[in-house]
Amino acid sequence: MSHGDAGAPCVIEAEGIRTRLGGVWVHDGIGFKVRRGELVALIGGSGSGKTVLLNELIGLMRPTAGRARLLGVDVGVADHPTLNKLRQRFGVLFQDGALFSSLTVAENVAAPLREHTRLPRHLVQQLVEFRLSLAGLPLAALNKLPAELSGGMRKRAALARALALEPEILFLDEPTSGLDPIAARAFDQTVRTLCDSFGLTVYMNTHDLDTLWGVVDRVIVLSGGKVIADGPVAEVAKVAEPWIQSYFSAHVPHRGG
Ligand SMILES: Nc1ncnc2c1ncn2[C@@H]1O[C@H](COP(=O)(O)OP(=O)(O)OP(=O)(O)O)[C@@H](O)[C@H]1O
Repeated sequence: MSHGDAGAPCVIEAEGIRTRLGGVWVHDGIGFKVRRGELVALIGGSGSGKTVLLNELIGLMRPTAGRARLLGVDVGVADHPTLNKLRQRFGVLFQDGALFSSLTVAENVAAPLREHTRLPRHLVQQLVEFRLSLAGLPLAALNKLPAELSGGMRKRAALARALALEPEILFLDEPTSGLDPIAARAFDQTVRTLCDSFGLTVYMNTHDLDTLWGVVDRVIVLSGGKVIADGPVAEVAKVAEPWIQSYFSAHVPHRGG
């Protein structure tokens, strides 16, 4: 497993992020950096603000204070054309997959290519097939509607779409939730392979301890609106903090994890 190159440039930077929602401070000064090629997981209890933070990092929400910088761009102050260009450099797999239900898998994966490139039809088709294979889906899924796929296959179709424009960063919001353990581990391995093969940077929100022990380089723990631990999983699991201890005691790592 790669553990990120200490000399690699930072591609995600959160700096002093504070977020007030519904009269409550969800984030109270969050800071961290993610280097190119790292596979990083953000963990924290339900409602700790993981999804809100992801939305802030990709420019869908604005923090009340502080800065989110993505590939060197301050997403909070960037203008529309800059954000549009930036959006072509990262892919997102939202919690529910968010595929277009009336489009086939092929049409879903092709959508970003049609929107952002002028590639001829036959090249789009080839790229769609390649992305589908990278995401671990059989080509037989190409002409199926999302509703005709299993949950695991839908996640992979959404992954293929997130990979459509060959992103530098992939954001995943709880990618293995709702998958059976075998499908979840296979999905983890697909993501790890993408990191190792293409130097893709992956930032994921997760509750899945097997993902942490199995494929992640670094874990960031969010609690009480702050980062309370940040490091390799074996080190974070030893941090003497009540939430961390109860979280990790729920799980015995599998061999080799
Ligand atoms: N648009 C919004 N307006 C007001 N409050 C919000 C909004 N979006 C999120 N919140 C609140 O912010 C807090 C953090 O929510 P968030 O969805 O980021 O948590 P999470 O860590 O991703 O949780 P989970 O693990 O359950 O997905 C919650 O208390 C939520 O109710």
